[in-house]
Amino acid sequence: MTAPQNKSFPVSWDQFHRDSRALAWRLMNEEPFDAIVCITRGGLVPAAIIARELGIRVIESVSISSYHDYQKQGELNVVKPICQDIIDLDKNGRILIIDDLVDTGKTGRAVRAMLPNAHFSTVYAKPLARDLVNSFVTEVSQDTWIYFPWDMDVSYAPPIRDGAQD
Ligand SMILES: O=P(O)(O)OC[C@H]1O[C@H](OP(=O)(O)OP(=O)(O)O)[C@H](O)[C@@H]1O
Ligand code: HPA
Ligand SMILES: [Mg+2]
Repeated sequence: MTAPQNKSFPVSWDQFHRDSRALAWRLMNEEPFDAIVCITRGGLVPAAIIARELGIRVIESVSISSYHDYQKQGELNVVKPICQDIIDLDKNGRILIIDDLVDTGKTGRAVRAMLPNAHFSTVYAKPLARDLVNSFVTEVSQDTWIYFPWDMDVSYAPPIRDGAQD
């Protein structure tokens, strides 16, 4: 059980694209990679951007879900495992694992165990799992919830004097 995530960090599509590109710049120092393994679904968007910037065309997915009820984490569910061809490639240490963020680190630790030699990158990281990743762009506090653009819609915000939340 982690602290309640009562601060918010909304991310627009523009910002997410910029941050993913910033991660690609960092990864230029770690190249070359033979393949990306993206942790779906959240890793799909940054993986597409990074694959384009680094010219990587082999993209595998591992589908893991554990947040079944908005901010509540439950049991970790490996919906789709990594194919054996890609696991075999890991011995060369040139696999890049991509996800949108690490929070408690539960998801990342499971994938790390599947690909122990891979370089693991996320766009965002929280303190509990920062040391699990080899590179990331922005750290937010553990009590912050990151709102990704694909999870959001435009809605009316009441004026502050009428009791708007920050
Ligand atoms: O570090 P953790 O506490 O494990 O949390 C991070 C994981 O949680 C989210 O995935 P989610 O389980 O919501 O599935 P999704 O990517 O399919 O939306 C996010 O995309 C990360 O993969
Ligand atoms: O802060 C978060 N935002 C979105 N999805 C998440 N999954 C775990 N933590 C988060
Ligand atoms: Mg995910």
